[in-house]
Amino acid sequence: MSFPSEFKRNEAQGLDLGWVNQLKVNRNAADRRAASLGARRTVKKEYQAAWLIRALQCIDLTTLAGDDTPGRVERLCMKALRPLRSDLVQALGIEPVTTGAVCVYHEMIAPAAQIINGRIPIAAVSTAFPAGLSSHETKVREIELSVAAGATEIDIVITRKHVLTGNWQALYDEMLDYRKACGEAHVKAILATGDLLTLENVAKASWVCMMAGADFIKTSTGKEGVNATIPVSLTMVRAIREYHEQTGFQVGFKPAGGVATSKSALQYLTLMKEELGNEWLQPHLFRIGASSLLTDIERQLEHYITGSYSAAHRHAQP
Ligand SMILES: O=C[C@H](O)COP(=O)(O)O
Repeated sequence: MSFPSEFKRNEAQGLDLGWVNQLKVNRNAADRRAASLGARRTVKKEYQAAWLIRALQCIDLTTLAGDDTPGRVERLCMKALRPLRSDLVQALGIEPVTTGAVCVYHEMIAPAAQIINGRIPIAAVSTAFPAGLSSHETKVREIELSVAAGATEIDIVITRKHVLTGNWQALYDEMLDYRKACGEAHVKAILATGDLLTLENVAKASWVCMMAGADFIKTSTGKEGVNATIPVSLTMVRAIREYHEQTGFQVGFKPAGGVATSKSALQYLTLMKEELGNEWLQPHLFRIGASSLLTDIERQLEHYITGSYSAAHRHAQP
């Protein structure tokens, strides 16, 4: 389990509507800062290899497809436990590593648990993922069932209409219930930012979910038209930073959806380091939700060691 024993989980703070209503985001400034991150030369050589290994350790290795089978999930879990070939691990001179977690649908928790056997967290998407439009009772029950089935992390989706209609109380109340239903399992609140229209809504939804006790805030389900982006992530990590300054609680961040290249993973690591500091570069405070990123990281690490690239299909796909 990747949460240090001394780590103090976020706790519900009560909804401060006055604070939420006055939040503003300067879109141009966010875009400029995002562009500067994109244009930055990336870290090189051994530093890059070290950063890529860290990115790998923060991946929530994900499969969320309608045609998922126990077999596919078992292969994904084996890959999560041993994400790098042993010759690469040896050449890098590191101890064996794992991904941060695996992330699956409820029905796939049992096959995942067979392979994972408590070695890394199993995250289950919940609350009628990805649209979140079942009844509240159904969604709370789904969380309870996933926790009972062995999920130690629950990725909930918020009800977007609460944001789009400015009903912050309803968003707060549902998040509070979800957090309670999770019990000891850590809860990631998926904002589905591609549906929220403005960065101001993203900032407000981030704050409301944190005020209601979310352990992590996560950008996207991977199913919206637009998934993780740097301007949205910047808005969310700045909310995390300010929330930490005000309450002392550290909330994690998870960009998800469309993060498929080492280059973009390095941009997210840079964002975390520059906005939140080194402490947030660890799996208990940072995850990348991704289905195919691992393959590219493995290729880049192989290139670092051998000087040449192998075809992506030579690396085992989950
Ligand atoms: O939460 C994770 C996403 O669903 C994965 O999205 P992806 O397939 O674009 O990497």
